[in-house]
Order: sequence, then structure tokens, then C-alpha cells
Amino acid sequence: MGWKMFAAMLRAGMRAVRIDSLERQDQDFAWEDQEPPKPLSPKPFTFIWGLVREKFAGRLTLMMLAVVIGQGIEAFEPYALKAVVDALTQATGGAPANDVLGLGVMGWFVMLLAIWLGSMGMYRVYQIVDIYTSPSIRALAQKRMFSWLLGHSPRYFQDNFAGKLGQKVKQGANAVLGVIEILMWDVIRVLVLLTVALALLWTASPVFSAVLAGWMLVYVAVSGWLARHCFTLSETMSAAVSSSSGRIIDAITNADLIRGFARTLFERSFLGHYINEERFRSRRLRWFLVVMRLFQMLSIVALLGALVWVAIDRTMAGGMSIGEFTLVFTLAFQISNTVWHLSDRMLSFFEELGTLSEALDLVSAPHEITDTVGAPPLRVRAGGIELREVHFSFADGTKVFNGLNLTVKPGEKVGLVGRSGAGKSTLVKLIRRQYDPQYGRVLIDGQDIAHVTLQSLNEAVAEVPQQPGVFHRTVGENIAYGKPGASLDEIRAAAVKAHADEFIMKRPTGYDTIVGEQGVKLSGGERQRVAIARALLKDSPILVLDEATSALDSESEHLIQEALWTLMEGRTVIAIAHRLSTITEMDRILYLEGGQVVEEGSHHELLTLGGRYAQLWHRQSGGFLAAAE
Ligand SMILES: Nc1ncnc2c1ncn2[C@@H]1O[C@H](COP(=O)(O)OP(=O)(O)OP(=O)(O)O)[C@@H](O)[C@H]1O
Repeated sequence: MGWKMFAAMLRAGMRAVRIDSLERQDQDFAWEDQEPPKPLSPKPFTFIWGLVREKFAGRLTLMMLAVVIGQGIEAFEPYALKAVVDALTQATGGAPANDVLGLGVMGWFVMLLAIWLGSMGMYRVYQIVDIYTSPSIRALAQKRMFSWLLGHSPRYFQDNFAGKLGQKVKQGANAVLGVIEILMWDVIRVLVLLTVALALLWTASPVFSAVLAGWMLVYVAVSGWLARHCFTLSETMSAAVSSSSGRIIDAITNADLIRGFARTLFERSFLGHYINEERFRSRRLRWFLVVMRLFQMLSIVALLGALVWVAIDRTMAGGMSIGEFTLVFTLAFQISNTVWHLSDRMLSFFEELGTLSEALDLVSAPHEITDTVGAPPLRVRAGGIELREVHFSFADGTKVFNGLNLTVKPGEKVGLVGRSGAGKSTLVKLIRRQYDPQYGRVLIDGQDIAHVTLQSLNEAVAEVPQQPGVFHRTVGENIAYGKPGASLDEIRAAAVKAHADEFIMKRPTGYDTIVGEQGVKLSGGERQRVAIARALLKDSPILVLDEATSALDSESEHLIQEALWTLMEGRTVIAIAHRLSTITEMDRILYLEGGQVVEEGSHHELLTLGGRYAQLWHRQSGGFLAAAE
């Protein structure tokens, strides 16, 4: 009967782990990339449960079954040992054995072998299913966190270290795996073992089961209380770790600045403060764990002592066979080993939980700028822009616009000038809906940009910012970013127009040249030309140039100005300029001061007006705004 049951279980297991069916279930989640980001729960267990319920319930149930069966079989080892000892005692002339299955010494020996092989087999099944589960859970967790992270507003990225955010996504996803592994493996094994042990001990005497049940109640209650405190300590420790790693990344990013200002010593002691905090938190957590482990160790010893003492007492009194003594003794050791191992894993469990909780706290914050429900895409017919009564202050209270009204006609080319801090870049950011005004509306072709999809708005506006972002990829890929799937010919044509082709072709690897992090392997002007080529390729009806030619020498500027004019043809353009010579040909120039347009007109009209613009124009030396301005 034992054999049949074992063989049936083995067959079921083999069917369950058919690799082809597991491979079918284990997709690469490519569909995820097309879906809108889903809000993340800040609570670790809710987040994990969401992932599990959606994709992994079947595989995790299979793994759970494998552990339950494997541990269930293993828990019978003491019983088989008892039977062997009893049968041996009888075979060597001792008391008659109570052999319920009538297997005899050899039979029980074979049963022992079957138990060992059976439990090992089940654990291997667990591992095989895990191959198709854990890496995928981590992958999905990363994708979820990453796609939510990308939807945050510029303010969010200004407030958080980039390196820290990247680290949180990786660490959070790893922690999901750690938590699931401990729950699925260590916790389930202990639960199964204790359940089987309660039943087996009952066969020896109900007193043993009562001792074990009483112990379990106290152990779980005290451990639960300790665990909650441990979680809090672990969270603060994790916050200290991420704070110090954020500072390290910030310092590394600015290594040149530190060297330039000879501030190495200062940075070391500045970081020292955060590292000390981390050390202090870590020490508190470890102290607490020592206490927790002491309690766990003492309670395990108490359980062992109680069970073995009662077993000795009853055996001496003739109430139990040597076999039953062996059962209690080995079971007590199995319990203490497994529970001890679980206590050992508790440190990792709470560290992982703290890490995940911290990562989710940071990443799962609600998006500040979102599509309204059912928002239609922006339909740009002509490209007219209008700002009506716009009031805007930054989160720290810096007021930039106090009722700004502005109209840019379709196809009009507008130059934006004004002193540093006048609000030129902020105006452009409002048009791109990187921030929402507190009051007032921004309209494109009569459509409020707050009520159209962000995706369509981003497609409609191309920007060449003051400091263009460049990916650590090839220069060709960076240009092609403006038009997914662009051919090499299209990329080259754009680069030629932006006068980027010459410098790219001078590099030995041409368009395959890797530009380095933030484009460090390009000069400022080259980086800007790559950004211009990218905008050319994007071919949007509205163009925003934020001092697009600032990093170019006069000769390159002249060439690019030509290319920009070609690009501007038939589009609405807003060009921010400090170097007024770059915008003299614009249809209209707006002079911004204190968040208001104080002068407007063509270059010549403004010169004739003799106001602030004219003053600036005359004060400019070499085409740049004088430092005093
Ligand atoms: N993220 C921010 N948080 C708080 N205040 C900000 C932020 N960004 C800009 N400001 C402030 O808003 C005001 C307008 O800044 P903005 O960058 O729009 O000026 P600008 O005219 O483009 O200046 P510049 O010509 O120097 O680029 C400034 O006082 C600036 O300090």
C-alpha cells in the first residue's frame, strides 16, 4: 500500500512538472510592455499577492504541494525509525512490536529508504518548478515598479536620487523573491512538520501533543510580537542604507566637482555621517535579533527538554516502548532543527520585507500628472498655443506666473527672452505639461492639454532642451529615438541637416559610437547637434528650442540656424534664447519679466520701441547677455 501510494504520487508529480507546460506558462511578459502602468500597493504583502494572483497562482500551488508532500513524507521518518527499533527489539527477543502494517524489520527499512527518496524527490520537483517561477516573479515585479516609476512627474525625479531609484527597483524585486521563498519553503515546512508531529506524538501519548501544542501557542504569540518590532527596526535600517547609498551615488556622479573644489575630505566626512547612521541602525537590529534568537533557542531547548524528559519518564515506567521513545526523541530533534532553521531565516525575512516596504513606499507614490479618465488624444490641426490666466508656483512656493495670458498663432515662430529666472523654461514646461498650473489653462488648437492624453501631447511637441539628455547607447540609437524604427538613411539625413554627420563619421565606429553616460564622450555642441537631429526626425508640429544653439561656436551656429529654419518651416515654434542674435528673424519676440510678457513685437519693432529688449540688445557683447544681466 505504501509503495502504491508513493508510486502514484511520483507519477502525479512527474505529470505536474512537465517542462513543456511550465515553459508555456513562463512567458517573457512582452505584453506587459504595452499595457498602461498599474498602480502599485505600498504594502509589501498586497503587492506580492497581486503578482502571485495574477500570474503565478498555479505554479506556486504546485510548489506548495511539493513542499507539503515532501515535508509530510519526511515527517514520517521518526515513525519508520520507531517501527524499525520496535521490530528489532522483537526480533532480538524483546517485547512484541505493535507493527500496524506488519512490515517487519526489512519492510520498515525499505519504507525508510522510500521516505528519504520520496521527500528528496519532492524537493527536487519544488526546485524544478521554481526554475520557471522565481526568476519570472522577479522580472514581473521589476517591470511593474519600473513602468510605474517612469510615469512620475519631473518634480518626483528632482526630489529623488536617480541611482537610489534604480537601486530600489532592483532591490525591491529581489526582496519579493526572498519573502516568497521563505514563506513557501521554510514557513510551510515548519507548519507541515508541526501538524504531522502533533498527530504522531498523539500515537505515543496525548501528553506529548499537549506539550507541543502549548509550546506552539506561546512560541507563535511571542515570535509574532518580536517580529513586528523587528520589522520596524529593519525598515529604519533599510532607509538608512538607501540614504547612504544615495549620497555615495551623488558623490560619484559629481566626482569631478569634488576634485575641482578639493573637497575630498569634506565629502568623506559628509558621507561618514550617513554611514554611521547605517551602522547604528544595523547594530540595533542585530542586538534585537540576538535577543530574539536567545528567546527562540531557549524555547526550543525547553520543548526538547520537556518532550525528552516525559519520554524518559514514561519509558522507565514501562508506559512506552523503546521504539516510541525513539519516535519522540527523533521527532523532537526534527522539530527543533526545522524551527531553528526558520528562526535563522527570520533575519533575512525581515530584512527583505523592510527593503520591499521601503522600495514600494518610494516607487508607489501616486502619479502627479495623469491622463483624465477617457481623455482623447490631442489632435493638432494647425498648432496654435494659448495660455489663459495661468497661475503657477513650484511646490516650494516659488511663484513664477501670476495670471499669464499668451497666444501663439499656428505656424508662428516666437522667440522668448528675458533675464535668468524670468520663467522662460517654466513656460515651456507648462506647455509640455511637465507641471500643471494651479489655475488657468494651456490650450493647443483649442484643446486643454490637461484633458488630452500625455502620450499624444508628447508626440505633438518636439523639444531641444538646454542640456539635452542622451542615453548610454550608440549615437545612431540616440538620434533614432526621435522616430522608432527609423532607417539608417533617415538617421543620417537628420544628422546631416543638424551638422552632426561630420563629427559622427570622424569617429572610427561612426554611428555605432557609444556616447557614454549622459553623453560624456561627446562635446557640449556635439550633444546638442545629436538632440537637434533627434528632434528633426521626430517631425512634430510644435517645436520648442530651449537655447538650442547655446553650446555651439559661431560657425556651427550659423550652419545649424539654417537647419533649424528648414525644420521650423510649417511648424509652430517657441525658441528660448539668451543669445539674441539667434532669434532676430523670428515672427515675434516676447520679453518675459516677473512672469509677465512686458514687451512683444519683431526684432526691429522692439529695437524701435527702445525698451528692455533694445537695452539688452545693445548691452550684449559677442552675442551673449552680459554677466550683470
Ligand atoms: N524645480 C523648481 N523648484 C522650485 N523653483 C524652481 C524650480 N525650477 C525653477 N525654479 C525657479 O523658478 C523661476 C523660473 O525659472 P526658469 O528656469 O523658468 O527661468 P528661466 O527664465 O528659464 O531662467 P534661465 O534663463 O536661467 O534658464 C526661478 O526663480 C527658478 O529659481
